[in-house]
Amino acid sequence: MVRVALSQCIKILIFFTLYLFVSSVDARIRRYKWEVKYEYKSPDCYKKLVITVNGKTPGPTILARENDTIIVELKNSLLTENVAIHWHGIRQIETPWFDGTEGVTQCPILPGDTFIYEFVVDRPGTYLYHAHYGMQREAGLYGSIRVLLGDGKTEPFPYDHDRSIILNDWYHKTTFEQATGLSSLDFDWVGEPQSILIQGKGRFNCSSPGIDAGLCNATPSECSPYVLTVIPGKTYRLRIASLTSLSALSFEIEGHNMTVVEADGHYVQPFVINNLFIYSGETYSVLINADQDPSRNYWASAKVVSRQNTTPNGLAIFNYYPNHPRRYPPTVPPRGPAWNDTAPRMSQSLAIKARQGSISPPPPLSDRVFVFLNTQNKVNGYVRWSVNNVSFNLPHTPYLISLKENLTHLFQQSLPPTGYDFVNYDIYREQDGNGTTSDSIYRLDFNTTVDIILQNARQLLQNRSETHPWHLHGHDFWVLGYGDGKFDMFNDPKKYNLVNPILKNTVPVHPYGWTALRFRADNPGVWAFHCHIEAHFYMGMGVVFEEGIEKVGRLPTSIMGCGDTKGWSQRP
Ligand SMILES: O=C1O[C@H]([C@@H](O)CO)C(O)=C1O
Repeated sequence: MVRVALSQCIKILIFFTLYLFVSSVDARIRRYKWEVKYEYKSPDCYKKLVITVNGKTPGPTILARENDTIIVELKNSLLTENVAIHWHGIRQIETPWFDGTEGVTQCPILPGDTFIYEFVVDRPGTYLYHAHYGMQREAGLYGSIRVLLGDGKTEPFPYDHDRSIILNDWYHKTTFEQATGLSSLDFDWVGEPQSILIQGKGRFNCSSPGIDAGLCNATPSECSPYVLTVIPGKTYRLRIASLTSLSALSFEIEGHNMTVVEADGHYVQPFVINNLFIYSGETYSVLINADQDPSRNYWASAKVVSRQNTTPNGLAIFNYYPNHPRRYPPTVPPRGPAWNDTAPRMSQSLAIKARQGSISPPPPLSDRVFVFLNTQNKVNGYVRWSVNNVSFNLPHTPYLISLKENLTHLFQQSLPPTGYDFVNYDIYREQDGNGTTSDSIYRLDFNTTVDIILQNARQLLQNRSETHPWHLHGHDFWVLGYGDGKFDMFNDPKKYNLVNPILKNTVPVHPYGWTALRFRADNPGVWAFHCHIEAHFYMGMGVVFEEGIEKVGRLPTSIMGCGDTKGWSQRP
């Protein structure tokens, strides 16, 4: 009897060991050695200093399988500038200190220093990385993360080939000129971008008046359009991401429909579109059949929408093999939708639903509701962006460290407002615009469910309201609904989609509209939630959540060394 039980136990033990062995073989460690530095490049034909990773912008793509561990050894060779890199869409479960958000989860990486990021990519999907220090992202420090399904698993939609592109907007002024303008009493707005880049390539019109010809003489190979080569008859999964500093974009491929299948790492109930509206920080996968006349090439085009602009569309070549990849399509590039037509953008947002059976639906009720009024304000004469009239400032000591080490005097302890006077507030009225600044944060009870209603309004300096893409670190949220006008606390929650809402990490709030989200505060750490427009976050458009700080493991000393933690990076 005892012998039978013993042999049963041994069998279970052997099975379990084998299982552990197989699953650890499946998950791999992927090591990268990166050097970040300034170099002169001409992504849109105009020469400027850009930040490269191993000589490239966009930087190298991280290719991994779910549950792989990514180790990036990052050398800051920027000479006179700090850096930090955020792994956008990766939740950093059990590694909140490697989220890469300077001031929130780590001290900046000083010039000459090497910092090692190490985290697990626990889910398949399309993600990004980019600088999260000052307004540095827009200098070119960004790239793709593509996480494939584990071995032996198959996607719920067939395709022959997998490709990634990142869309970006491009300015010729430096980050420093822009930041100085935004922080001056004599406010100098960054304006509209000079070019749109598709996978790091664009074309600025060098014969525009006032352009220094010496800065605009790149070789044709340096400023030729990006080429996406396809084989006639094949189906392509195209992963499209946006890391624009400002612009909302509409992307299309002349003559080809696209079927949307993934958003921010989650399967979408497939739907067919002619053009994809995409906001900074979002990622999508679309399926494209190369089923058009194969004797020619086609234009891929990215157009700025939501803001009045004169930025030319970004163009790439959708090249049917074996046509010459540099042969321009014989047609005029598609013009794209009108910049100020908000209805199709709202309807595309509403069309994005979770694929059947792909995610668990949200809990039917939340424990807490925050209403976040988005306004442009003046604080002591300076133009800022605010949430409930409070404009966010980063502290000198990152929150994760001050909270974990009980140094709570290092930031304002009063809680930020959880709402505004939504009964009387008129979102269309001219704003009086006085606000305050604070570095206070929201403390969430661990494992509770939180609703956020983002409410847009008219901005201060112009008679309009613009789109803001909001990005949450450390989580995905269910997108419960979008609406026009002022959120109705009584009636709008009754219309929430609790059946198949998509999970995302970035979502737009449309002009004069609202967006409702729900998430579970179940990831111990300190997480930023902010507008992904580079200038807007810089001007204070963000908040920070803390949850389960007592459950956060021992912090690596490598994230320390700034503010009140000077010298701590040498701690044993
Ligand atoms: O922050 C901003 O400032 C300008 C404008 O409001 C003032 O020039 C603009 O369009 C922004 O998004």
